[in-house]
Amino acid sequence: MKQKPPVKAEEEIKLAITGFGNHGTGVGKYKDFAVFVPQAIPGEQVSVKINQVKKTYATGQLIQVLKPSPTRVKPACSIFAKCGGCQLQHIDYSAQLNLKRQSVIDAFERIAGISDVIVQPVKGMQEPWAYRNKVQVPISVDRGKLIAGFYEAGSHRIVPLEHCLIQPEESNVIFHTIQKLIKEANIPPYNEQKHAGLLRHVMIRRGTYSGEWMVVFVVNGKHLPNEDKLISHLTNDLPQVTSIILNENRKRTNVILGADNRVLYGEETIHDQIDDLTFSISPHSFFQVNPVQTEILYKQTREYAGLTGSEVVIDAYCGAGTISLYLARYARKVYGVEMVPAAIADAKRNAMLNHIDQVEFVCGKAEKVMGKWFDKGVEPDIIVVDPPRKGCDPALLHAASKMKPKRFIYVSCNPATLARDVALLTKLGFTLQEVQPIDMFPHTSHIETVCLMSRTENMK
Ligand SMILES: C[S@@+](CC[C@H](N)C(=O)[O-])C[C@H]1O[C@@H](n2cnc3c(N)ncnc32)[C@H](O)[C@@H]1O
Repeated sequence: MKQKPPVKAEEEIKLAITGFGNHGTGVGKYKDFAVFVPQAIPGEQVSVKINQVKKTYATGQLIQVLKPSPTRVKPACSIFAKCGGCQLQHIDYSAQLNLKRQSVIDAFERIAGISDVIVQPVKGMQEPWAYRNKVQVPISVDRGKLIAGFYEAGSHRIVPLEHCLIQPEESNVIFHTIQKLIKEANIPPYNEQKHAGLLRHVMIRRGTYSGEWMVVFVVNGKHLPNEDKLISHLTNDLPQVTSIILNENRKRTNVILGADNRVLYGEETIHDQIDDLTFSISPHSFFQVNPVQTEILYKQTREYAGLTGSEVVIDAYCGAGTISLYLARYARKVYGVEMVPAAIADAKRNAMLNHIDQVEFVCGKAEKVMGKWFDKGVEPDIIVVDPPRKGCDPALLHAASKMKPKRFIYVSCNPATLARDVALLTKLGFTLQEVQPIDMFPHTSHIETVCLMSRTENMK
């Protein structure tokens, strides 16, 4: 018979924090019952007020740190305790990297039953601030007034954006100027509960190497009021903005961008550079958010691929073709697949921009296209996958195994789905060789991981 949880909501308890949970929370056991506490650190003794009690665990609010961890530091951001954007600013950066590495090791052990894998120390940043090249700011109403900022952790309440430290300073300046202009223009903010009002999000994207900036207004409608006047003020105040887009999103949804874009000013895309390659990026295309670490991530992928120039490579979930083109310079042929049409259009344009012709890009679901490539007799030496957080569809992993590549490289932003997929891949004939975590998202609980798998010898 299952025991009743030993805690109640609102109860205050003392807890020893012994683990690090998925979202960067501290975890302790209270009478053998797991309690998750944001902003508590493994090794600490804390007092906690219980918020929610579920069947198998509870969550609590940190009331007091009774015995602090030596890794505890003062968060640099004044709204860290409220804003849901960062989870780890209270932990010294090198300790963040150790905890993230351990979370990858734990995921392999707990989910895949793999305990003997080599997980390298995390490759972190020298300067772990001001790294994000993209910000998506929700707009809402608070007591009749427009409010813009970031969501509080686990809610859609907005904490006003003042000065975000993981964005470059210029991004903060651009955002505040836009906020002033949209307030002056009396643009009706979106009300999520009522699905009424106009302006839902402002997305700001930076081409780090080109210096170009894109601003996307996401609206529950077709136009902004006095559009021409707003654009004229915006481009006057912010000459670095080279692309202004209106994105129409009339759905009652959490998905930020709607399907349709209209260019209000300048170009449809901005440009950025990785290594010596130039990329054109449109609003709907995925592009890694940390340009410094992207170079490290792609270099690692290339190293694991061990390319000599004669290989055929598949890059599944290829976005704007960045990994495909990065690797194509060292391979005979690269096939890329991606389901967002705008990203594939970017990928094809990027191949031309960089004069790379040994690539073939297909728009479609990777799990379907891989099967078609197998039927057509495509024989990759190397398969690279870089799926979204939910990981790979099993159909893709089965098709990959039938193709018998020598190496399978898994780039992942979610250790849990990575471990789940690696467990299946080991059953399908691959052996996990090495794992390299890379910190693409300092001060948040997220960690990127590159894994090298090779075909298990003597398997049929
Ligand atoms: C993590 S991003 C990786 C993009 C690219 N490799 C890069 O480094 O910029 C994942 C990509 O997978 C795409 N995607 C998601 N599900 C997919 C599917 N079932 N088939 C193909 N692409 C998919 C997304 O649109 C996104 O571009």
